[in-house]
Amino acid sequence: MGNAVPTYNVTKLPIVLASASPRRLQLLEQIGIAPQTIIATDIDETPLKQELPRVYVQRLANAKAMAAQSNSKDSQFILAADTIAAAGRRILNKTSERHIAKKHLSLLSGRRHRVYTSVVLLNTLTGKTSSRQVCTMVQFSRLTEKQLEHYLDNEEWKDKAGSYAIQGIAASFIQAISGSHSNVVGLPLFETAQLLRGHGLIL
Ligand SMILES: Cc1cn([C@H]2C[C@H](O)[C@@H](COP(=O)(O)OP(=O)(O)OP(=O)(O)O)O2)c(=O)[nH]c1=O
Repeated sequence: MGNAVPTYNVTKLPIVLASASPRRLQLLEQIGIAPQTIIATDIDETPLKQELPRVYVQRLANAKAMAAQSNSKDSQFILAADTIAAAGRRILNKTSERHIAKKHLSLLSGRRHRVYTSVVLLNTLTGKTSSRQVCTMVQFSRLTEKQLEHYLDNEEWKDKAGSYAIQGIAASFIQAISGSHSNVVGLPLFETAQLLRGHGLIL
């Protein structure tokens, strides 16, 4: 049997991707582009007191773009993003601790929540940023204790906003989404492409 997976041409763009997330790189590849350079940033991700989810996610995406600036001498543009899950005003950030992940998933069980991603494109020559924020509504089915523990035994929840991965096993718990799917995985592809189009970087 032949290989049914099509191969795409991937174009390298003169941009820095300020993200260590393999998901973001794969998502860019899906739309046929690759960054010139990848820079992992290390910023303080502690929310401010009473900070609203959509304000927090924007602040972090901006901070990631700024943090990559000093190492990005060869590229004019820096692309950065941040993704969070929010249950009401509560921010459910990524964690590697099982007991926190369990709290997150218990909170999401049988409810709707929002996933926000902010994407920022920084022009290092002008110092100007363009950005988009996208919100997707995600409806979880009610999880039994057994389902929850079984899900946590698998490690896909680690370092994912909300402690689940829609692109993985957790898809079996997601009844519906309203809005962009790629936004939940870490980079809203339509809006990211629009940002790049706005600067003449892609068609
Ligand atoms: C909700 C959800 C999040 N995620 C991921 C997207 C993001 O990579 C991650 C949220 O953490 P982020 O801080 O946005 O990104 P990151 O730590 O992976 O990478 P970097 O800070 O270097 O840019 O959660 C999924 O992969 N699937 C999902 O269903």
